[in-house]
Amino acid sequence: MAAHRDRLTAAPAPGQAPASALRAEALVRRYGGRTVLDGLDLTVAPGEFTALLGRSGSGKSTLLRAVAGLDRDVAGSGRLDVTDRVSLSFQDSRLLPWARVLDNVALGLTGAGARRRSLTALEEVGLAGRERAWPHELSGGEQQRAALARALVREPELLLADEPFGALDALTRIRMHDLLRELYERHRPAVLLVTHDVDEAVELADRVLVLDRGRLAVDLPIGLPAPRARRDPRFQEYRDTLLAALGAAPGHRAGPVPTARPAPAHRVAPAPAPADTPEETRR
Ligand SMILES: Nc1ncnc2c1ncn2[C@@H]1O[C@H](COP(=O)(O)OP(=O)(O)OP(=O)(O)O)[C@@H](O)[C@H]1O
Repeated sequence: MAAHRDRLTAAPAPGQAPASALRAEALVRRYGGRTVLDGLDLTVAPGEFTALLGRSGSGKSTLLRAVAGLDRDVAGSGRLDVTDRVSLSFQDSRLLPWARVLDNVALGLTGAGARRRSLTALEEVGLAGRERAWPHELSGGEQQRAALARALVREPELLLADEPFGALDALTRIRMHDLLRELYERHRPAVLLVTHDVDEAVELADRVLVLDRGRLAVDLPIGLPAPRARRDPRFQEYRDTLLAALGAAPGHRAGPVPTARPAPAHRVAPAPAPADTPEETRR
């Protein structure tokens, strides 16, 4: 049975903001005999910046695809309420190779102001003057900037990002972190960012989740003011807590997770044997 899927914008009374940008209840996704999402519950408030960590294969992209409406086979008696205005961003920028940068950003937009808004979005991401370039003429970082412009010009209430900086070099990545946070502060969409990078999650998000065995195992609010310095001992504490929850810090057994949130999502998975440690979380 497909999960009941609803649109939050239909729910609140006129003039009232929705209570959440995303609300998932008891989501189940099975591939063959394997259960990837196992009765997962998740709520993301409007304007909340949330990062989602989890071992490789834990179901992060599966969850994102379900939220984006790209997977109709999420099953169970679950419920999935998502705001109408959702934008997506991926590791590969997915710009159309045969369309110039401006046309990529404006694709599907209608109305008299579409071109002007797209130009403004390109300016915002630092690509003023590159609107007539072809995607292949942009660097990887520039392509991600264009993808961000394309996402933001739609004024999303929920931005879903699946490892958007995963393919970038370290310096470009740092710049993109700054840009994303700056754009977030300006536009305030809710964000669900899937990443393998614990530092990226702690640096950018106000709340970090860890997906484990089909459910949220950790729900950790990050109580640090921006900008966040990675050498700040409190930053390192958050990082260590999350690494322990991911089982990536041998000898670093997870203690109580510093969180103010109520159950159900506060279980911390036991650390596995080092041989089981996912490569991408060992930094
Ligand atoms: N279309 C599919 N058919 C069968 N199995 C699938 C399909 N898509 C995903 N899976 C399986 O579901 C599990 C979760 O995959 P998913 O891509 O959501 O993980 P992930 O946490 O995003 O992984 P990674 O961090 O490596 O990107 C994996 O075991 C994967 O093999």
